Amino acid sequence: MEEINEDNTEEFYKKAILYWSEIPPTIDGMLGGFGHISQIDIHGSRQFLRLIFQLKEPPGKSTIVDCGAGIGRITKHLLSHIFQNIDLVEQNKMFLDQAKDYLGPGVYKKVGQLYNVGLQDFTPENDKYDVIWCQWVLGHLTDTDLVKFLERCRSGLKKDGIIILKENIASSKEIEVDEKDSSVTRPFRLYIELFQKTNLHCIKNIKQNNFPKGLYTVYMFALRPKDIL
Ligand SMILES: C[S@@+](CC[C@H](N)C(=O)[O-])C[C@H]1O[C@@H](n2cnc3c(N)ncnc32)[C@H](O)[C@@H]1O
Repeated sequence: MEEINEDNTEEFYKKAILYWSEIPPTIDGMLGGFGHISQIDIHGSRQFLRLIFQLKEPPGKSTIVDCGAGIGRITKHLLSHIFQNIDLVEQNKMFLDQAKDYLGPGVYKKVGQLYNVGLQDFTPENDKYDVIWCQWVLGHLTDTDLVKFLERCRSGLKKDGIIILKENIASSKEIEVDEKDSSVTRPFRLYIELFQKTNLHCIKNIKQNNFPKGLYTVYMFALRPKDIL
């Protein structure tokens, strides 16, 4: 199985910063030229969130953080319609700067903190978030950093809070390494194994439907602290 060489994480993160620094702050830029799938993606996420709000102890709708937010595509088209306050975490300053224009005043007034930092270095404030949303960014973390990040997120959740991940899944059982953007695509099983290393339970996972053929399979996962189950 190909792996990230965890002795060389500095290089892994540096290369990703360099890659994203050359990408335009547009929807197409965020989605690697597949801007046209944005609506289908948002629709699938909305349906997933509906299921989450039907849980016996659903999360609140006050405060969410959009991790690896880019210019705020998900915030604009999904999260701002549901949540009152939205924080953004994004390592590329140019994308965060663009978010203000892209979101427009109506949505931007719901934006609270802008954290210009990589997720490997991001620690949410304790008990702050109803939902922590991470999409198409976790392939940029090493396995070790992903586990640590999830553990920190756990402390950042309010009571009944939930972490939602939406990520590409490798078609085989192998990790696929993309040297160009310095990311990995993990197989489904590896995600489950990494969740097991945390104090979180995966309470739901659903495959995104209706993406065009030829793209990676995408899964949404909902994680909840073990002690509130
Ligand atoms: C494929 S884009 C997805 C953007 C957004 N989540 C969306 O779905 O529209 C990946 C984003 O993750 C950001 N990113 C890459 N590595 C990161 C890291 N280590 N920490 C935080 N953000 C990162 C990139 O700058 C880029 O904005």
